[in-house]
Amino acid sequence: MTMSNNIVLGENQYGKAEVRVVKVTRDTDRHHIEDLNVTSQLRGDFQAAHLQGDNGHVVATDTQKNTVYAFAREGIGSPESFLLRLADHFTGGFDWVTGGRWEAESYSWDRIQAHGEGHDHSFVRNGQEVRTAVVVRDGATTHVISGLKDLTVLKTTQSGFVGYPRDKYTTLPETTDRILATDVSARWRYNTDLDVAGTDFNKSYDDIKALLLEGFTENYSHALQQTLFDMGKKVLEAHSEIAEIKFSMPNKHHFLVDLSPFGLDNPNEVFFAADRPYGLIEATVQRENIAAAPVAWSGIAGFC
Ligand SMILES: O=c1[nH]c(=O)c2[nH]c(=O)[nH]c2[nH]1
Repeated sequence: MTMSNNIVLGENQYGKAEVRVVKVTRDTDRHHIEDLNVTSQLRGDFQAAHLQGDNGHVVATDTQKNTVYAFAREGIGSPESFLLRLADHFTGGFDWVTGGRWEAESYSWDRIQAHGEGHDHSFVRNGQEVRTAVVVRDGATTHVISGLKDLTVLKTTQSGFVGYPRDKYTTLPETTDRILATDVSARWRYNTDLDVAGTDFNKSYDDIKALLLEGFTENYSHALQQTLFDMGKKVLEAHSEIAEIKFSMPNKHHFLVDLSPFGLDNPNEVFFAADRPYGLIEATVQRENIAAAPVAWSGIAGFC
């Protein structure tokens, strides 16, 4: 093989990262709040900017940021629908923008309970999990991937780990009753022929989060791997509009403390919660024979 010395521009994208936008809807005294961190990146013909310093095609990152704020004036709705609006705007408005990647984290706020009811305009951050969304447009194809991260769950029994191979480095005792704890990170990809206008992404999100939590509780866990699969299977069984779901889940080990030096027994009651190292269990649960969508997943770190 001969190596060419011709240097050319490879894949590229650019935009504004982490635009923090908070939208308050105040049509009535009972306010609503939406809180997002949005990243917009454009793809297309940006050759001249990179090679000749000609910015004629470069929709400024500052303009992209302003567009996020301007679109928020009309309401956000759901992170996914907001990102899809941005995708339509940039690919529709500029001929040479043939695609891009729009990503958001969304933070949820609960009404503060005051005097027995949810306050009209005072909120407390719900720290349970962060909602995530990604829209990737590539010519005529649009991918939507929704997800969540840092959903911390734990069960105090109905989990064990036995039957693994033992070699000279194996010290872990088998157990049929341990704590199982993890921070769930999951991303689910919608079918590419999704009826976007007819999809209620907020409802879908609430339902999938509930299924993930239910899936965690339901069966005896022989390993976090099995529980992961149970959780993903539940989501795919209930949501035909989803092609696959990827997980990344740390196994947050809880070690039984030896209380015998103090003359005490420890019938699975006192644990040392280690923060590291942790097992890291990752897998995709998918419909059989689906076409892989590497374009959709590229840029999403920390999953396999
Ligand atoms: O659920 C588990 N899966 C593993 O792969 C593993 N490995 C280990 O040491 N403990 C556990 N637990």
